[in-house]
Amino acid sequence: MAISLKSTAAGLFQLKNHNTHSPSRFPSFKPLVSTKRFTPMAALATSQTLGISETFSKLKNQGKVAFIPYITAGDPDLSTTAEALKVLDSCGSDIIELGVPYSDPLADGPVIQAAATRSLARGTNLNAILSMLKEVAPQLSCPIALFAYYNPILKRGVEKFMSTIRDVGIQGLVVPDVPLEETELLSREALKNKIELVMLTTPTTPTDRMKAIVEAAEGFVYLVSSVGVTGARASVSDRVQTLLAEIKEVTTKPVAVGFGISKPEHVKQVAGWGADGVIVGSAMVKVLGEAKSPDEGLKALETFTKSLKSVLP
Ligand SMILES: O=P(O)(O)OC[C@@H](O)[C@@H](O)c1c[nH]c2ccccc12
Repeated sequence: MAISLKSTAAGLFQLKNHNTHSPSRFPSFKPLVSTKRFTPMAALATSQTLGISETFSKLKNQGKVAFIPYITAGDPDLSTTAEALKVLDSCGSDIIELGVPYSDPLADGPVIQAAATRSLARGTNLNAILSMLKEVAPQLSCPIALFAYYNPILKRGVEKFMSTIRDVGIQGLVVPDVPLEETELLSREALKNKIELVMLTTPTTPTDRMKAIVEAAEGFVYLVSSVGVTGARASVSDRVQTLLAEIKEVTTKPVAVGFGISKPEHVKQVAGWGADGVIVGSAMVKVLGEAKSPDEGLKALETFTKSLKSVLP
């Protein structure tokens, strides 16, 4: 699908070269039989899981900042993703962003692209991800925001997509490449199914457009910290502090910052600037996906998550 980049809600994602994948096999999800050590403290029913905005309200009342990790589904395989969700949950993640791998990920940097490539090469598809979630989401205490590009959603049909993700226990949705002008249908169907549709704004989004994005956002406003694609950066631009203040002038909705955050120092800094949530993607994906084995990846993910979470109030 050709996307007018100028008109995306974020408005700045750059096209890159990418490989297209045609998975030759579509295995269905098989739960891991081995590790039971990451079972969350309480296996809560989905009905008890708070929504995304409710989660932010609860944290705000406690003077806390949300920790929001992102991982790519199916990397290195879906059984490991299931375990990773449990690890992230039991280490105190407040919301988990789960990415649906896509062959044309225009906003993703090399680390997440490579994860999507590995995942697709193994034959991960949306149905397998959803059946994994149907089993795992009820065992988590934190809500899940699904992260999907628009094309696979359109392919399935927006209505059907929303009701299906709701049925498996997903609370939120992030679609990075949908133009604000085209979110009406998505928003309507999301609302019908009690899915909170997160919107993105970036450092180059004009103020009027930022206001419209903030107005339309549900769950939280995703402030993209820097221009370009996802991926760890040496430091977080201090413009984020000004951008946060600008957004907070026009809304009381929670604002979470993502892009380039990979170290405890970054997390602490962004929280100190007044963000309601901090999103870490590529660094998580790297720790999990580039380990020698799934088990080592899960262990490393646990240690890394704890180190990031520990610096937050
Ligand atoms: O990877 P980073 O730099 O930590 O950024 C978060 C990010 O990965 C996640 O939210 C994300 C994954 N793919 C995206 C595409 C667009 C915007 C955001 C994202």
